[in-house]
Amino acid sequence: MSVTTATSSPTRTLAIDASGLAKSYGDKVVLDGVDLSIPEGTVFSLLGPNGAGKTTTVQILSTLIPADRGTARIAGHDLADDADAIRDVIGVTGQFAAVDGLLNAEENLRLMADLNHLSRAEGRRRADELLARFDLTEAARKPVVTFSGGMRRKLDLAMTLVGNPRVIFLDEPTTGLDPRSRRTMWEMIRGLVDDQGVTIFLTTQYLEEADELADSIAVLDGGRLVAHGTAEELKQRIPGGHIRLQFDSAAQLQGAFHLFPAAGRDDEALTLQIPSDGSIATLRAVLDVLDGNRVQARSLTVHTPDLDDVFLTLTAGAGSVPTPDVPKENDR
Ligand SMILES: Nc1ncnc2c1ncn2[C@@H]1O[C@H](COP(=O)(O)OP(=O)(O)OP(=O)(O)O)[C@@H](O)[C@H]1O
Repeated sequence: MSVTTATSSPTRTLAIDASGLAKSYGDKVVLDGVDLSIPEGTVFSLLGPNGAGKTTTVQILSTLIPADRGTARIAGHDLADDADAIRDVIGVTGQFAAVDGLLNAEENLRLMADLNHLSRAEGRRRADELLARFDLTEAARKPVVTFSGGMRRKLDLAMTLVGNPRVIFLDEPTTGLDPRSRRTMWEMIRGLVDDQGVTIFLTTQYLEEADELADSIAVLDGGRLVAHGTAEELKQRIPGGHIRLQFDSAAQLQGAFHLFPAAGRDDEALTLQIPSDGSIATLRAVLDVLDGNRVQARSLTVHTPDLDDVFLTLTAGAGSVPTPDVPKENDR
């Protein structure tokens, strides 16, 4: 399966354009033909269970390890021919922290500025600017060993930004952070994309994170991409969505139940749950049936499955994608 993200358009430049990436370790096939097309200035999230090959994909695209097969261009540079140019325009942060615990935050940033060949003055200016942006100015002179997990992650991201990367790989950037620190990181990541047009390639085990941040999501399982789309599109692809009708009386509920025999009913709550893909066409069909039979409902709510449902469904089997369970014409 190839991925062209939902926000892409034919004229939009691709930050990452990969085709047929494959990687094995001995007999173990880790990636088995992965295609990616990620437009500039978007957040792309790669999801997958443990061992699916997410980190391997990041390592290949960020030039750390070679692919066995396949091609890729990052910010227009060819992965096979121009790895140095790619390293100049990317940043990688995440599971391993580049931060030196014995230095303070400011020293870490200055060191990174040196590695990026910035002048002393420019390095100092960049370090100050990043400390301020990441709310670390007060802590700038404290040794990093005294930092909380959230502060370390912020510094790690700040260090990645010293070199002004256009494409940033974030490998599980918020693993282990408390909910508040995670939200702060999300705001920072989103800010990079919205304010500076940076492209983010994000791997995460937190589906909520992909839901919150990603313009498009792909699910990797068994070395292949088994689904892609926006969070909403993925949620609509799996069963579990339903339309919930609330009634004022048992008589109304009974009347409606005759019209939707496939629905689940709750006599106590006076509700019906009709399986649905959440589309407007399905919603309209349900309302038409109610109107046509003069059955009144007090309220209607549409429930789509969350990303957890999607993830579990898509990665449970051999990558098959079930078709949604929508009411058919003859359900009417
Ligand atoms: N250097 C290596 N030698 C042998 N096997 C490896 C090596 N690197 C990765 N693997 C294997 O490749 C598979 C994919 O690993 P990878 O780290 O890419 O998965 P992942 O999706 O990032 O998993 P996680 O969510 O647990 O980080 C795993 O089975 C792993 O054991």
